[in-house]
Amino acid sequence: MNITIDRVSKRYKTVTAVDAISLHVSSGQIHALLGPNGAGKSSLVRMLVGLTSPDNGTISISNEQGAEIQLRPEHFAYLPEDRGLYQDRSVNDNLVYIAKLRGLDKSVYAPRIEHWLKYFELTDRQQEPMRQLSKGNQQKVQLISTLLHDPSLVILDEPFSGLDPVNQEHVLNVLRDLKKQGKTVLLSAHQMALVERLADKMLLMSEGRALAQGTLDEIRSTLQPKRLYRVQCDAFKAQTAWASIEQIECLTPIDEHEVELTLDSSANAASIWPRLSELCEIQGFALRKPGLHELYLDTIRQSKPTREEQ
Ligand SMILES: Nc1ncnc2c1ncn2[C@@H]1O[C@H](COP(=O)(O)OP(=O)(O)OP(=O)(O)O)[C@@H](O)[C@H]1O
Repeated sequence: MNITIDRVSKRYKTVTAVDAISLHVSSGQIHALLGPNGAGKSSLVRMLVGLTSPDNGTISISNEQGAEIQLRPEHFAYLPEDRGLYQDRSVNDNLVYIAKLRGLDKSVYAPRIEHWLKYFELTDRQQEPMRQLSKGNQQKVQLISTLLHDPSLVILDEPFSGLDPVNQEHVLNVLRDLKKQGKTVLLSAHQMALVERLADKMLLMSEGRALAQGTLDEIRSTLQPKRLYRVQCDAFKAQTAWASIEQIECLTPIDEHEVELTLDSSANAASIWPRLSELCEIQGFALRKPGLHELYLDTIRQSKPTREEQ
């Protein structure tokens, strides 16, 4: 299933929660929505699953052959931000209830429930009421309930929240499996390190607007168009001499053996190496690719200066 979101906006009374967002997610892709609290991720997801409607723009869903289809409940799974299982009922009762709501036969849902409970190490807890489970375990049950009907489109609002690192890995693997099966996954998350390992594409939002989107490399070149290099040398001295090299736009010493350089677009390692060699013995020279976490923090800081910076 493919999702095409075209210049969609949503305004609540005084807030523009989503501002002209466009996005395309293809079958077999994992697409992440990133952004600080209040960026508009859940508002976008809620429109996608039909809980609210866009004020402007269109959302269309198409099948593998590209034919537009009406999104029906059996097609998709939605893990909402506000989890909704019955706290006084057991884990098993909750899952059976959801499976029946989805119209699944016992011969289908019983082995699936057994499989997922085992996968998330919850088999022994299945008779306990939900309220006795930790937040992370409740989250796992919620995730199982979301996937029971084997949907083609999986939409998850913060699937990693409340999970410890081991269970985050479990969920990461589940999502990778879904991708392998050709399913479409759209998720919102705050765990950049996980998203970096998982997502094919990302949309970074702030205050309803798109700041960057695409693959990690595309996001990098949008947010960090300058090329950063890390140079290791025997001893970093003569900073003024380094700074006088015209191709160096910015120079940040890391310690006495390492310096970070921002080079202008005409420069490259080959052209600058001889100049630096006159100043020190170069031991390493590598393009530095900032990770998603760093890119995210820099970009959000620039787009929303803190009070002290204003
Ligand atoms: N039902 C609503 N009525 C009024 N304002 C709303 C409503 N839902 C969301 N908002 C506002 O819209 C903006 C976007 O909220 P949204 O929940 O979509 O952000 P988010 O990126 O999902 O945040 P978080 O990471 O905290 O879940 C916020 O300013 C929020 O207060």
